[in-house]
Amino acid sequence: MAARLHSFADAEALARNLATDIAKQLSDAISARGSASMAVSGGSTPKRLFEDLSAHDLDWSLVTITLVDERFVPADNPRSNHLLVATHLLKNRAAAANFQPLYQDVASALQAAAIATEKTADIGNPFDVVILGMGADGHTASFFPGGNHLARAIDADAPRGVMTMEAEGAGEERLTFTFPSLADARFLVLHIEGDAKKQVLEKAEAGTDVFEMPIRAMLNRAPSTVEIYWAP
Ligand SMILES: O=C1O[C@H](COP(=O)(O)O)[C@@H](O)[C@H](O)[C@H]1O
Repeated sequence: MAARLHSFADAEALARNLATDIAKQLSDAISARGSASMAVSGGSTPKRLFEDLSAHDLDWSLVTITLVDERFVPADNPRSNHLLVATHLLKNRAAAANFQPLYQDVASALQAAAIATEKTADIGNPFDVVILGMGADGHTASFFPGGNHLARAIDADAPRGVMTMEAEGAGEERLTFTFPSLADARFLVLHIEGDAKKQVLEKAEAGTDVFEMPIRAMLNRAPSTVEIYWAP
């Protein structure tokens, strides 16, 4: 329904502040409900954030972490978001967190999506924290412009869970949570860095065509406020 911009002097300050804000959300969730859930993005942007967050002092054994989206590749593939999270987040104090991957060792992405949907059904109704990224093409999660299942994935009436996505700009076939699974998070963050991404954001905010820039679905019709964390 709304978006709010939080600007920081540099990527270090952004990571430090966002990690503190996320840790507080997770701690509050544990105090209120006994456990916490978080879905995080991959890509190049979140590494520093993950490192900072992993050192925060909270009861990580009560936190379940999953991915907003994933490539249909095993966890030892350098392009795997699971590998990124294992390397930069599931360490230090956060090594005690529970991790639920989206990739499954099965024959097709379609089968993997069905299994991941089942395995994540008990977490994230809604998620306590969702951290989205955004590509230069205006994709978020694996909601890619031209994606074969884009219309279904960003439909406000789509079921909660994981579905597959193929798109020219996506490389490997993808697994992605649907829009309704992510958009009602208690703390819904869009984490972007650099002037180029700021320009992409401004272009997205200036238009309405969600198929041209799927991030617009989040910015314009997520039930939760999109908290945009940006640094040059
Ligand atoms: O493909 C992906 O890219 C986006 C953005 O990545 P970045 O490298 O520009 O930070 C990411 O949000 C998404 O999870 C990932 O699968």
